[in-house]
Amino acid sequence: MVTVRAPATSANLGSGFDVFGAALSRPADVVTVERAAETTIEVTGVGAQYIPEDPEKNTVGAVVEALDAPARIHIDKGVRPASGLGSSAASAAGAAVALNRLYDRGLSREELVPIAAEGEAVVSGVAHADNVAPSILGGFTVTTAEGTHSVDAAVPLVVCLPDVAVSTRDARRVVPETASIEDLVETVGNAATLAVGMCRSDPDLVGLGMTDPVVTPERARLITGYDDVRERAFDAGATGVTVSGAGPAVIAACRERDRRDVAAGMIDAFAGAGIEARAYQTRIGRGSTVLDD
Ligand SMILES: Nc1ncnc2c1ncn2[C@@H]1O[C@H](COP(=O)(O)OP(=O)(O)O)[C@@H](O)[C@H]1O
Ligand SMILES: N[C@@H](CCOP(=O)(O)O)C(=O)O
Repeated sequence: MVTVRAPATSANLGSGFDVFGAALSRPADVVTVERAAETTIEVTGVGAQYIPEDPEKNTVGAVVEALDAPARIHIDKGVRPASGLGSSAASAAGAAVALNRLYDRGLSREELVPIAAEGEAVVSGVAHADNVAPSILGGFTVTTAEGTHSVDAAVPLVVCLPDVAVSTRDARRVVPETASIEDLVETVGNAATLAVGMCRSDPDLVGLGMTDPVVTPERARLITGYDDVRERAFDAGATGVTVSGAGPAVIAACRERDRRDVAAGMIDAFAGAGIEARAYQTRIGRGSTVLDD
């Protein structure tokens, strides 16, 4: 039996659509696997009632297939589904790390990234790896067709999750198909600024680099109260605010001393829009961790 804790993640970080990701220190899924002749999946925890246990429909089913590793699998969800916090990815990442160990497949963490990403294709239609990469490797990650680069970064974050669901599949439908050269230049500049900020653990540069003129404005329209939440976070000292993944969670970078106020401001702004929300005062954290084997 192998048990793995796989963290929530925030993808895109504004300027890095389908490329950037960050592991969050909390929340997390816990995935336990045991060898079995046939694969079965049991799901408990946050939002378990919305998650299919059929291996054809659960993200971990695709990982079992790719590793040819049938198992009895238990997923204890800490990451709410349809959150923008890489819920579907956390289970797939945890399963990839756990099954690789259970069956001694000998794959490196980097090699497990595209395998876990197959699970994302099951739910969103696209095998985007920007959530599974940080959930497996930890830190801030840059994932392209060539592979993943990761750096450890110490950046305080607040992630505010409203009590509404946005599916990644739906939110990918509003992504513009083209962008102007001006928007491209701005996005490249912001993405590079954010990457430098991560390498220096500098919340000012990270926040500055979160601005994105192409995808985020379209996604923000799907989140009631987004503009007020963003404004209140900045008023409380946030250095940057954007949609987390496909939403509805909203992520803010800040200094440690401002984290509580940023969290309170964001919750309050959602409440003003009539929406209950909870905030995780978090930071960039480690990747999947083997708890037991
Ligand atoms: N192991 C899993 N964990 C979470 N969601 C899953 C899992 N397997 C399948 N799903 C489905 O994936 C969808 C949530 O994924 P997605 O829309 O990408 O949101 P998130 O941003 O939270 O990952 C839901 O429809 C859910 O039922
Ligand atoms: N790059 C993807 C990331 C989706 O993240 P999720 O946490 O909402 O699943 C996208 O923006 O579609």
